[in-house]
Amino acid sequence: MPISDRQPKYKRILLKLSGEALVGTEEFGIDPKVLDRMALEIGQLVGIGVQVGIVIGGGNLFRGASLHEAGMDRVTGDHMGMLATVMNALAMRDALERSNIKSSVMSAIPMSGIVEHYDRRLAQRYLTNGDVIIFSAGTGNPFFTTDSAACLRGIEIEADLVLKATKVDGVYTADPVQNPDAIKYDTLTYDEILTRKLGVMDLTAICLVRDHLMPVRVFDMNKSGALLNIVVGGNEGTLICGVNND
Ligand SMILES: Nc1ncnc2c1ncn2[C@@H]1O[C@H](COP(=O)(O)OP(=O)(O)OP(=O)(O)O)[C@@H](O)[C@H]1O
Ligand SMILES: O=c1ccn([C@@H]2O[C@H](COP(=O)(O)O)[C@@H](O)[C@H]2O)c(=O)[nH]1
Repeated sequence: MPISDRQPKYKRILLKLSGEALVGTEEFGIDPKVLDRMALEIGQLVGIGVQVGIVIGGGNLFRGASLHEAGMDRVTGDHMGMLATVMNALAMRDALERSNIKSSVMSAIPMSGIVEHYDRRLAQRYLTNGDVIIFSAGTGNPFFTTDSAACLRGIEIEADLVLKATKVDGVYTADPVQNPDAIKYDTLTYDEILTRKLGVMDLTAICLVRDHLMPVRVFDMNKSGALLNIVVGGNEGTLICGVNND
């Protein structure tokens, strides 16, 4: 049976897209080809009845910590980082709409006239109607990341799974970009991530999902078909959850 005819395992998901991965083959900013491919893959999920919330990072444009290292006030840098995620969200909505996928952007920071202010109950209603919701501006607070925002929104909207789409194909014993000999895990518990100090997601995000027993799957956003495969129950990347039976 083709995957697209299979029943989804998850009814509602929160997809975290790495900002840095949006650069694709460009030198800076956003590669429209990456957005179009993501829109196509998200459309496949919507097509089989999955409700999709999205959080996009801003690492392709600005990160507060990097701006601070270059001399800027940290909070100002974080505000710039959060605004960067709104720009990415607008670009993602544009790609979704060009693919005829109904979508809205909500921002944790009020931005009247550009996007809607984040409202959980409204977001739940949109999701139930089958609209894709892009949650932008992170948590709205400095000193956080969009990984924490993704876990927070995932818990708030009562998603069945948080999916972290990134440039690596799972969680490794060490950063695989720096350590080619690192070994990939199939499953990890929240506590294993914390005690082994595995850097794929920030610790605030891991503590949040641990406290709410929200499963997280880390996978390669450049692997075509991986997203759909996960949603129908396939085994891609690394699953982070409360129990490790490996
Ligand atoms: N143990 C590890 N296993 C896997 N990846 C790791 C590990 N430690 C560090 N990393 C790095 O974590 C990165 C996660 O990247 P990602 O681009 O998703 O970051 P982000 O900060 O969440 O998003 P953004 O790009 O929007 O800032 C991977 O690219 C990988 O290089
Ligand atoms: O809740 C949040 C989320 C993000 N930020 C700032 O935005 C940038 C971009 O987010 P990434 O997760 O790194 O992609 C981040 O570096 C922070 O500076 C924030 O302040 N609060």
